[in-house]
Amino acid sequence: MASPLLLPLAVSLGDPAGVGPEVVAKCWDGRRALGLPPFVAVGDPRSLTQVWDGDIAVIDDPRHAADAFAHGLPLLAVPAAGSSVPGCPTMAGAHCSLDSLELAVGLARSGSVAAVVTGPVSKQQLYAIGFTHPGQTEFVAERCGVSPGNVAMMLAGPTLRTVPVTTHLPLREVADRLTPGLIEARARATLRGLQRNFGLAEPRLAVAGFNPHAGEGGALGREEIEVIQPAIETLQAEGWQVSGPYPADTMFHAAARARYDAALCMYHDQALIPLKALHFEEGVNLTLGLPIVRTSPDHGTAFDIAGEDRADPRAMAAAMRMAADCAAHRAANSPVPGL
Ligand SMILES: NC(=O)C1=CN([C@@H]2O[C@H](COP(=O)(O)OP(=O)(O)OC[C@H]3O[C@@H](n4cnc5c(N)ncnc54)[C@H](O)[C@@H]3O)[C@@H](O)[C@H]2O)C=CC1
Ligand SMILES: NCC(=O)COP(=O)(O)O
Repeated sequence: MASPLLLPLAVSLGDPAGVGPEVVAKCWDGRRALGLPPFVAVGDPRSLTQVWDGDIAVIDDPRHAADAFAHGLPLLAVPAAGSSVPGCPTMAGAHCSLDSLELAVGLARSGSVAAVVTGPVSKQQLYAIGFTHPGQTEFVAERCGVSPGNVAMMLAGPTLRTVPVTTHLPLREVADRLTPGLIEARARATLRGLQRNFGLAEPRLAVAGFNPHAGEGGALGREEIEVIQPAIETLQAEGWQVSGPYPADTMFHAAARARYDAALCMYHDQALIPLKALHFEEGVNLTLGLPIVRTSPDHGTAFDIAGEDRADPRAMAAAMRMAADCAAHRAANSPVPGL
C-alpha cells in the first residue's frame, strides 16, 4: 500500500444541485494559491460542466489522479439520472450524492486515497430517499465499522474547535439523550482525536453546561449536577485534562478560547453557532474516531446561490488542507511504517 502522503484525496461533490461542484472546481482552479494537495472529485460530471468551463480529466482509477491533476480536475464519474438544475434538488441527485459518498469512503477504507473530503449533501433530500442516518458522520462511521456513539463531529476553525455531544435531533429530545456515558464517549473520541490528528500530547477539553448559567446550582436545571459533572469526574479520573461544566454563553470569547483546545457542547447549535460566527468562511467538519480521515466544509448545499458563481471555496479548501494534514500526521506517528 502506498504512503498516504503519495495518495490523492477523494472529494465527493455532494448534492449535484448544490454548491459542492462549484467550490470543488474553484479549488482546482486555485490549487496553487490555496496550497492544495492532489485530489480526485467523485460525483456527477454534469454538475461540474453546468457551473464551470474548466478541464475535467475523467479517470477510472484514483492511481491516475496525481498525474491528471496537473492538466485537469480528475473525476471519478457517478452520473445522476434525469435532469439536473443548480438550485433545484431532485431525488436522483440525492441518490447520486449518496453513491458518491459511498464510493469515496470505500476508496479511503481500501487505502486507495489518503483521506475523504465530503461535499455538502442535503439531509432533507437524503431522508426523502430513505437515508436513515442523522448525517454523513454516522453513515461514514457505520461504513467503517465504528459505533456512532464513539465518533465525534468536530467543527474546527483557526481559533476554535467545538464538538456537539448530540448532533442532528430535535431540540426537545436533547435533554433525554444526554447521559454520562455518551458525554464520556464523545469526550474520549475528541481527546484521542486531538492527539492523533493534531499532535496535541495533553489536550485540554472544556465542557459546556446545558442550562442557562450552567444550571445556577440546580435552580435552572439539574443536568449539570446529575449528568455532566459525573462524566467530567470520570474523565478526570482517567487522567484527561477536562474541566467544566461552564456556562456556554461565556465560553467562546477570545480569553476563554485560549484556555482549551476543544469545547464539548451539549447540542448542535451550541457548538456550531460560535464556530460559524467566528469562522464560517474557513470552518471544517472533521469526524474523529474513524480509521480513515474524513473532513467536510462547515457549510451546506446553499441551494439559494447554486449556479450563480457566488460560492466561496475557502471552507472546502480548508477541509482539503486539514484532511491532508491529518493524514500526514497519522502517517508520521503510525507504529506501522506506511500506514
Ligand atoms: N457538509 C455538509 O454536508 C452539510 C450539509 N448541510 C445541509 O445543507 C442544507 C442547507 O443547509 P443551510 O442550513 O441552509 O446552510 P447552508 O450552509 O447551505 O446555507 C446557509 C447560508 O450560507 C450561504 N452559503 C453557504 N455556503 C456558502 C459558500 N460556500 N459561499 C457563499 N455562501 C454560502 C448560503 O447561500 C445561505 O445563505 C441542509 O439540508 C443541511 O442538512 C449543512 C451543513 C453541512
Ligand atoms: N451541521 C453539520 C452538518 O450538517 C454536517 O453533518 P454531517 O452530514 O457531516 O454529519
